[in-house]
Amino acid sequence: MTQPAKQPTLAFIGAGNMARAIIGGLLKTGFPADRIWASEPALDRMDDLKAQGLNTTDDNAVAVKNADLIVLAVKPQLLKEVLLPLQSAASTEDKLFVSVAAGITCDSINQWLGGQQAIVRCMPNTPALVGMGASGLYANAQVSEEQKTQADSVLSAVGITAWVDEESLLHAITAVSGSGPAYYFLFMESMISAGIKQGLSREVATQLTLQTARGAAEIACTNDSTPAELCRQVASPKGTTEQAILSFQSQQLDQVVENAMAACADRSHELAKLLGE
Ligand SMILES: NC(=O)c1ccc[n+]([C@@H]2O[C@H](COP(=O)([O-])OP(=O)(O)OC[C@H]3O[C@@H](n4cnc5c(N)ncnc54)[C@H](OP(=O)(O)O)[C@@H]3O)[C@@H](O)[C@H]2O)c1
Ligand code: PRO
Repeated sequence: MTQPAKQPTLAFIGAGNMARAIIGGLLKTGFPADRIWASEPALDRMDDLKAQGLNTTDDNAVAVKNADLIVLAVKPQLLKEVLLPLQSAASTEDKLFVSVAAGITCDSINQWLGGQQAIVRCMPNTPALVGMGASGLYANAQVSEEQKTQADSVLSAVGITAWVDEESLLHAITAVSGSGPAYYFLFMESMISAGIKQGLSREVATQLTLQTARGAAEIACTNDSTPAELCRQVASPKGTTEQAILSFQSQQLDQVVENAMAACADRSHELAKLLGE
């Protein structure tokens, strides 16, 4: 996508893990800190952000009033109570709301904001912190092309973006990339523990596991071969890897992963239903 004509002023409502990952990534790209507002109830928890030049406030309405693009980064369970008092601040100008809250639909957000707001739903992930995020995005009918470009430029500053035309696909995106980093961290932990059981020190098992994950991801991203082909290149016939792969397959790794991702997407649907009224 092209760059927006004007760099927007951003507000993050909620300055927790996900907001900080995006803010950190943006600052690394040179995005001006003084064009970012961060808002949450505990002002002192944002001292570090203030020290980096961000505007901080404990009044969400102040942050919304000052911004063109507002990132809603509170827990889904809190979104309704956070948005209801923001109706008048939201309605004053053409503002774009970018919600990263899992599950909650554009219709629910519009109901709580009391209007027909331009809303982008985004499912980012925490590797945004190191510029390697992967975000799925959906825009409702009120979002202009300029606003879509603005949202894309914020998220693409911290990784790749993929837009979908159907809002319901965000459930699947949550299962793949939103929650995905956790699956890899879990697998790393398992490999470290197994390495320790085979006699390695925690330090060595950790170093080798992490560098292997980094190297494997790098090859998979830069090579034309599919992950399945790359796997075959490691697994020599009648060699060592083959035995590990056979063990995974005998325990139906594909099915294990499919079940886990289905549970993740189901929870996303459930959050939309439970919290969307
Ligand atoms: N973490 C991820 O990997 C990830 C990935 C994709 C999407 N998301 C989505 O991102 C959102 C935030 O998740 P998170 O992991 O960043 O959670 P988090 O770390 O708990 O961040 C939420 C922040 O909102 C603050 N907050 C609470 N009440 C508030 C209010 N009334 N006004 C403004 N801020 C308030 C919280 O402060 P207190 O701690 O004081 O309550 C906290 O700092 C969720 O909707 C989640 O679905 C997360
Ligand atoms: N973290 C959030 C959750 O676990 C949303 C995707 C990643 O609910």
